[in-house]
Parts: sequence; C-alpha cells; structure tokens
Amino acid sequence: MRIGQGFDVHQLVEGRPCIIGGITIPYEKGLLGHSDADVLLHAISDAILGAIGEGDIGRHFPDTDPAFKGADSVVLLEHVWKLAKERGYRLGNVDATIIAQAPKMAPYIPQMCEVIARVLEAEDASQVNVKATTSEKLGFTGRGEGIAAQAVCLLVK
Ligand SMILES: Nc1ccn([C@@H]2O[C@H](COP(=O)(O)O)[C@@H](O)[C@H]2O)c(=O)n1
Ligand SMILES: C[C@@]1(CO)OP(=O)(O)OP(=O)(O)OC[C@H]1O
Repeated sequence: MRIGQGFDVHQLVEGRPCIIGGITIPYEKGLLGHSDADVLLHAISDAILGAIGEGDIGRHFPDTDPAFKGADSVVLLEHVWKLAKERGYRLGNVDATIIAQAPKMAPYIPQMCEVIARVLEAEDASQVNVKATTSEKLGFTGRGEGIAAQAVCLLVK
C-alpha cells in the first residue's frame, strides 16, 4: 500500500477556458499554464507520482517541451496512471480539494469524479472524492487571482 499527496496552483486570467477535472466550466476567466492548466488533475497526477516515488509532473512533462503546450491533462493523467499500473498498483482511493472563490464547482463535481474514476479505473464510485472550498476571500485564491487544488491518493497492490 502506498500513499501520495499533490498540490498545484494556476493563475486565473481572461481569454482562457476554465478546465478543471477534465470539465470545461463556464466562467469569465480560465487557468493559465503551459498545458490546459487543469489544476485538479495536476494535483491528482502529482499525488499518484508521489505514491510510486516517481517525482512530479514537471519531471515527466516539462513545461519547456513544446509537446506539452496546450496538453490535455486527462492524457497526462492517463500516462501517470499507466506508470502506476506498470508497477502493479490499483486505486485504493483519491480525495481532492479545489480551493476557489469562484466559480461554483459543486454542479460540476459529479462529472469531474466520472472523468477521474474512468482514468484511474475505479471499481466503485466511492473511490473518487472531490471537494471544493472558498478561502473566505482571503489570499490569492480569495481575491480570485488563482485556483489551487490538493489531493491525496492511496494505491494498493
Ligand atoms: N468554488 C467553490 C467553493 C465552494 N463550493 C461549495 O460551497 C461550500 C461552502 O464553501 P465554503 O468555502 O464557504 O466553506 C463548499 O463546501 C462547497 O460545497 C463550491 O461549490 N465551489
Ligand atoms: C503540466 C505542465 C506541462 O505542460 O505545465 P503547466 O500546465 O504549466 O502545469 P504545472 O502545474 O506548472 O506543471 C507541470 C508542467 O510541466
């Protein structure tokens, strides 16, 4: 049994789609990054990489590599999951929190969980949990300058 944790932040800017958990959320701003900047899938990818002792997504998908410009983070997560499976792991559970003053995540969380459960080949829906919180208008997330996400993942053999 192995455990890993992940944390990621992306800036919110105008002129970008707001893609979180593989779902495009209607909003006036979106997340800035080399890839599609899916902060939730990046935190989950890092949690899995941490659990298998494989560093972080920056090591596997350098932001200096044009191959990952505009990359779909679902595809990055699929690659990370393949690494975990090659080492003989299956999903125990993943639990994640999105920290965003806005937009409201709750209506989209079931769809996000479906995407994550499909990629991580969850046998039961309860293995994937996504939560959201504001930071009560405090800090960069509270001012709407960016969105953060954190995740923990348990892998079993
Ligand atoms: N971006 C967000 C933030 C929060 N939620 C939901 O609202 C609940 C209350 O948030 P607080 O920060 O005031 O505790 C939270 O538990 C989430 O269900 C959301 O959907 N999107
Ligand atoms: C995913 C990668 C690669 O495109 O780029 P970004 O979208 O900027 O995301 P970040 O969370 O900074 O981490 C790793 C990067 O290498």
